[in-house]
Amino acid sequence: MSGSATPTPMTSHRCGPLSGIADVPGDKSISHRSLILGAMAVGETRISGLLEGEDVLDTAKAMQAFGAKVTNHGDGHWSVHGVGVGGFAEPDNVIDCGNSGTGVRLIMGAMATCPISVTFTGDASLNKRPMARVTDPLALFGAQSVGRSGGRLPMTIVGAADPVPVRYEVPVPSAQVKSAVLLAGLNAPGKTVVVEQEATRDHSERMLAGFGAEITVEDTDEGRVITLTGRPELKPQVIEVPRDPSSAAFPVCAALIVPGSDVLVPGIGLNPTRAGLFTTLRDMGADLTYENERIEGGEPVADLRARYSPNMKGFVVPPERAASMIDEYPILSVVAAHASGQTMMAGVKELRVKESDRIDAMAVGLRACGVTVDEAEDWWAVTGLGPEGVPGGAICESHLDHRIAMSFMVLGMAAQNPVTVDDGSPIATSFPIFTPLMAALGAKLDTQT
Ligand SMILES: O=C(O)C1=C[C@@H](OP(=O)(O)O)[C@@H](O)[C@H](O)C1
Ligand SMILES: C=C(OP(=O)(O)O)C(=O)O
Repeated sequence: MSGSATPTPMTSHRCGPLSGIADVPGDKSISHRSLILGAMAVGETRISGLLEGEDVLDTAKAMQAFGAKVTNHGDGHWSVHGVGVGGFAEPDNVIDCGNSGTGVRLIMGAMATCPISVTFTGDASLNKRPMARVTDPLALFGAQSVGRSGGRLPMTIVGAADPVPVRYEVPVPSAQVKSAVLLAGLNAPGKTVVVEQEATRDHSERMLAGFGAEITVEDTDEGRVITLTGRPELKPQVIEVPRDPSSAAFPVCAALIVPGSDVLVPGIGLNPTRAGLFTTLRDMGADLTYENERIEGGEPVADLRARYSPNMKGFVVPPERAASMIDEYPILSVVAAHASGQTMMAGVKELRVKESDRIDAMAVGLRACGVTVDEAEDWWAVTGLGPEGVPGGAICESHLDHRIAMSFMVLGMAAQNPVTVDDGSPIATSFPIFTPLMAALGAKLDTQT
C-alpha cells in the first residue's frame, strides 16, 4: 500500500544526455485483469511479465481472499488457480486495494453478482475517489452498497443472490466502469450489454474473449455496443503481459526534453486505445520513431526510440483523443513546458478524479517551477518556454499520486534548478523500478529516506 506514514521526498537534478535501453515493467491494466480473470476461470492461469507494483500486488492478495490460489514463482511469473465464475468465497476480512482505482472497481464488479458481502477500503487517496459510478450500475444487477457519504470507501457491497443481466450506457468515459459491469455480467444469466460513447481501453473485451467468454463488440450510431453472455466457463490462459505504454511515457518524454538524449524503450504495446500520447508527441514534432513494428498476442507492438527534440511546438490535443492517453496528461504537460507556444488539453475533467486532481496538482507544481498554466474544470493549457527548459527550484506535492511524482522528477531532469517532490513513495504503485531505470539512463535522482 502506498502513502506510508513517512513520506519519502525525492529530488531530480538537471542531468546530461539520457541514453540506453529502458526495459519498463508489465502493463498495469492487463496485470490486474490477468489476476481477476484467472481467479474467475476454472483451472490454472499462468502469467509472465506481471507488473509487481503495489496496485497489482493488492489485487493478487484480494483474489486470494476470495478463494483463488495465487502463487508467485519469481521473476514476474505467477499462477492463479481460479474458482470459476460465481465461485468467489466471502473474504473473512476487509479488502484493502491500497491506491488502486482499477483494482477496487474491477473487483467490486467481479464480486457483485456473487452471494457474498465484502467491505472495501484503500489509502487516503483511494478513499476520496468516487465509487457511485460503479455501484450505480452494480445495483441494476441486484447488488447493494453502503459506503461513506458521496459514495466513498470504506464501502460494503452485498452481492446479488439472484442477479439479472443489465443494459448500461456508461455515462463517463471510463474503462473501469465498463469493466466492472462486464465482470458483474459474467455471473448474470443472459446477455449483459454495455454501451460506451467514447472508446476506452479495450483490454477487458479482448481478454474476456481470450478466456473463452461469448462477447461481441459493434460500432453503432449509439456508440460502441458490447454484448456479453453470462455464466460461461472461463478457460485458464497462458498470458504474457506486454510492457506498459503508460510507464514507457516517462523515459520517452525525459529523452525528448534532456539535451543530447537517445533512448530505446523496447516492446511497447501500441493498442490504439492506449497510444494517444505517442501520436500527440509526434504531432508536436517529437523525434519519436517506432522501430521493429510487429504484432504480439494480437496487439501492435513496437520499440520506441526517443531522441532529444528541441523543436517541439505547442499543440491542441483533440478532446476525442483523451481516453487513449488519460493517464499521460501529467507527463505531457512537462513536455509542453519545453515546446514553443501553448498546448491546450480539453475534454479532460476525468483528470480531476484520479489518484489526485491531476490538473490542479500539475498546475500548482508547474507554476512553482516558473511555467504558466491556465485551467478550468474541463481543460488546461500550458505555455511552453521552449528548449531552454524551466527555472524549476520548487518543492512540488505529489498528493499520493505516482504519475504526479514521476512527472515532476522528469521535469527536474531538464530544469535549471533541482525539482523536489514531497513524497516519491507512490511511484511504487505502478513503476517500482522507476528510480534505478532512470538512473541507469543517466538521470540524477536523490531519495531522502
Ligand atoms: O481500466 C483500467 O485499467 C484503467 C482505466 C483508466 O481509468 P478510468 O476508467 O477511471 O478512466 C485509467 O486511468 C487507469 O489507470 C486504468
Ligand atoms: C488512474 C490510474 O490508476 P487507478 O485509477 O487504477 O488508480 C493511473 O494509474 O494513472
